[in-house]
Amino acid sequence: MGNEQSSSQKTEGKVDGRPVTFTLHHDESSQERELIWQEHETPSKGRLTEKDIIAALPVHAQVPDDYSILFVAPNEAVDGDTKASPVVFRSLLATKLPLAFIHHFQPTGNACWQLRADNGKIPNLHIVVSSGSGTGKAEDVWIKLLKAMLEHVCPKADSYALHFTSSEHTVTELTREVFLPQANEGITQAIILLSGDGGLVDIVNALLSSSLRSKRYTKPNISMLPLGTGNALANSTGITSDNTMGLRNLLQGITKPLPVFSVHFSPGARLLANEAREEHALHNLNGTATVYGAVVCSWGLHASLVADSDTHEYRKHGAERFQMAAKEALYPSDSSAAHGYKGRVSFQRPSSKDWVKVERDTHGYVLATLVSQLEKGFTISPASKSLDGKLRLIHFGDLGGQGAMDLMTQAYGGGKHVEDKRCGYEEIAALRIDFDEDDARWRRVCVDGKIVRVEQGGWVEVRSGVETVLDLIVDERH
Ligand SMILES: Nc1ncnc2c1ncn2[C@@H]1O[C@H](COP(=O)(O)OP(=O)(O)OP(=O)(O)O)[C@@H](O)[C@H]1O
Repeated sequence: MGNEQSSSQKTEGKVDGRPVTFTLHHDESSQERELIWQEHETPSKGRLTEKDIIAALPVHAQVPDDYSILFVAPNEAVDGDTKASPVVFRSLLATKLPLAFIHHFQPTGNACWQLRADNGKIPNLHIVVSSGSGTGKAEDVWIKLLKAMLEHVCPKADSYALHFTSSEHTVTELTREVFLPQANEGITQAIILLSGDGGLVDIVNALLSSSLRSKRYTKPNISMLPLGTGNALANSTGITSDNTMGLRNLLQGITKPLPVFSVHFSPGARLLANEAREEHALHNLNGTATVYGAVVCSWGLHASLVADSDTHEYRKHGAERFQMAAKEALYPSDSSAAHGYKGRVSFQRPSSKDWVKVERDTHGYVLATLVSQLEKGFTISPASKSLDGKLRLIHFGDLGGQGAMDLMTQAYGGGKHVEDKRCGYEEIAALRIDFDEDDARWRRVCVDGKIVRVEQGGWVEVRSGVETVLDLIVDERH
């Protein structure tokens, strides 16, 4: 990584043609870099901090000293508009940058921007703008950030397909009609997804629910721009660790297989949609209702608060909605106690077929996950590493509102809840729940934000190790 021992490196160069002195500061403890330049002919100074920088790209082989620095700047037009992109795209032309800066910010050889030409073939590029995700910022982020960057990086690249969602079915239909047939024909596809976890999981389900994957099937690769509410995958893979809304990750990341789990339900289970006003049958895999997930499968407090907060009114509050719904679930406004969820929970440890029973009949929280964070700062599984494919179980009993709140607060404090004696935490291969609840409200299961209601006396089984059907683009230097 170049001359990183030097905490400060100077060069004489130019910014947009004006002579300057560059100074690169590198704080060894925080690993933050900052590029400062002092103009020679005016008193003006410039400054770029690491978190705002997308990449440094060489301009042309014939001008080896020239680099285009791509970065983001705050969007002055936000002014309380929850649909506005928080940042906008900017670039400048820099000549004779400090070498350590170039070494750090120039995408490496196997980074995905170049990977778009996989084995010499130019892949089909698709951009999916999920307008219903999060608080509705995706369209503005497309215009102010991604489109602006594409026009800068490859002005001739008009050969992408642009898709806007118009309903909750758009991504599934697009996958069935375009992504799957093309993948089956062996065509490499790069998909830039402006959505939360839901968009990605819709693609995973549509790909896996087809029995029609051919021998030539070629995994699409997906870059996520985190535009959802929780953005669990983006938070857990470092995509949100800078201010570039996933653009640095897009230019600097490499492909990694996306681990997936399957969730099988007893007959009669229904997917709830449209604020639970609609019910849909699930995909039938050899006679068993099945859903696939890449983030989380839960029952108890987590599933209830995701289900209860998935309304138009709650969604306006962004990620706050989860905490608002948690308060209502733990301290109900009718002064009743937090619910204890009745059922039998068992699990299989990795490389064992024996079912281990959780020794209690009433539960507060039962959650299996492949990721470390369910939303920014909510570290539900601190041992989980980015895309490690390990399913982990977090569970505790009916501790009452205050007990559950204590553990949740510890999860917001870096994941300390797993050290609390009241909380069970371990790697598993499978989880089974047999429900003993009469009221359907307490038989709701969450799979990556989707809610499935299980029939009375029914069960659910979660299994890790499903064949991976797509690659995620991840910058592993995070
Ligand atoms: N134009 C639209 N009209 C109706 N529904 C839409 C539209 N666009 C997207 N959706 C649906 O809205 C949901 C958004 O889910 P997504 O996960 O992307 O965002 P989120 O739920 O806010 O974030 P997260 O899952 O990260 O917490 C998906 O179910 C998607 O199908």
